[in-house]
Amino acid sequence: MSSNVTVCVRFRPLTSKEIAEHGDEVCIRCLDDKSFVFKDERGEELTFNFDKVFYSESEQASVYEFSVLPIVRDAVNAINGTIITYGQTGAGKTYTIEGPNIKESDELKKGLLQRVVGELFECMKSSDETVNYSMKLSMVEIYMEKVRDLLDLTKDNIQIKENKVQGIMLSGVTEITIVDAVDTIQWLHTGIANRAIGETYMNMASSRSHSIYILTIIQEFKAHKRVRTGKLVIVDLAGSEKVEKTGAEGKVLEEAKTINKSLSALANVVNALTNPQGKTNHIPFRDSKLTRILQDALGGNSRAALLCCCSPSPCNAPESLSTLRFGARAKYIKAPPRCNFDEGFIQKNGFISPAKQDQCERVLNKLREKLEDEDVKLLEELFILEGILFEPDSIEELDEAFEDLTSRTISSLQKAVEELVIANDELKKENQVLRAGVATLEMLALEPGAIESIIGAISRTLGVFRSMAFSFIRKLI
Ligand SMILES: Nc1ncnc2c1ncn2[C@@H]1O[C@H](COP(=O)(O)OP(=O)(O)OP(=O)(O)O)[C@@H](O)[C@H]1O
Repeated sequence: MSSNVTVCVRFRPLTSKEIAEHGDEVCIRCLDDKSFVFKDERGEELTFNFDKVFYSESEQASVYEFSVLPIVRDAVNAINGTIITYGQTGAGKTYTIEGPNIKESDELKKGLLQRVVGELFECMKSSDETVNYSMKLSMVEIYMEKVRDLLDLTKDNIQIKENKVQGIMLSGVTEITIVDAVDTIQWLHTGIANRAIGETYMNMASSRSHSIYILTIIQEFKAHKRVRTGKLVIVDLAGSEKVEKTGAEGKVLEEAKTINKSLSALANVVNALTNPQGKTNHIPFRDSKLTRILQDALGGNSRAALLCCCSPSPCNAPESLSTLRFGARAKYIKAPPRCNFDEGFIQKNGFISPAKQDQCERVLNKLREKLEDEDVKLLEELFILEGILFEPDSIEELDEAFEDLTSRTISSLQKAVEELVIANDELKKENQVLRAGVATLEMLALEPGAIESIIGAISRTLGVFRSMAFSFIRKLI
């Protein structure tokens, strides 16, 4: 099975500071567009291979077309996609995602985000008339292990939830319905302006938080009222440099330590996923907010591209080497992406809307108020028996498992209802055909045996209907 993570490396041009220190010396020697030789601090040469290497002169458009465009096209077909930029502070992560600024429209300079938004609206415009598309935008940042809503700063501690239908979700996050590219860029601009910015010795404007942009593409098929969604998650990680090198103190030191903790959690997840014993291994997604949010992307419910951003200068060789090693490891993550709701489809009204989520939340809150310790224990046992929860050690974990069970039940009931609706439609059609047959026979002289064959067809149809009804009732029970 090939990897579901496309790993690319991008070397930015040398900065004037780097040129002042080392002239135009670089620590890489290009072999081709997939491999290069890297010279480490001690002068040792190491060869690296990736899906694609973008050298200093590479254009924003080429990075986008190779690593992001296929994922965007899949997202329009309800296959989730994730794009992550990784690298030390100042390595070009934000430049790659946003360009010099999010409002940049110059074809050469504009970032991945502007291109993604343009492509999504183009796809929607050119889609056929059988589908209604709509799109939503959310933006959050993870700062000091808290998820903050960048489109509503009053929501400064968004909880991460998981349900079997929609996967990892940010509970109560602001979702703006976006109508065109200009509107979307304006919202992105608002969100970006809200990012927590810290100052460090390494870079006077370095971002100390992980930024996450979420675009949800909703497809509604007019004929059957089917709904499919594709989620595109774009992650601009905070700098991955070592704390000592930043010269940070006080609050900035604390920020740097938290960033390092979440990035090591990410490295641990990648290591666990690429461990040869893979299957039996515990994957520590819950060790940080970052890994929890990326659980779908790395755990298989998504196509993903990892862009490892590096400086080509020898003065940043240790940090670049660490980034390259991370990328080299991620290349071995193997898990096929899935299409959302492609098999059993979900009626529009059955789709779990925010209103329904709220309803679920209210029911859960009531349960929490009313449950006695004994009931909690019983529920725990039930969840263990169901194989949902193994060692429940917190009420949150229990809540999550309960929600999980609720959503599984809802989706199996939805599936049963869908099957019944299909059966009903088919029976209606058959009924029409039979009625037409009877009418024709009444008009013509009746052939011997015709009535018997009509009765036979009716009783066969009734038999099919009865067995479908039984299977539906069994599912309800
Ligand atoms: N491919 C590139 N072409 C031209 N300039 C670039 C390129 N990549 C980065 N730069 C410039 O290098 C500087 C640092 O880049 P950027 O801010 O994107 O780094 P970063 O990795 O996002 O850092 P941080 O982690 O601090 O956010 C910026 O001035 C940016 O304009």
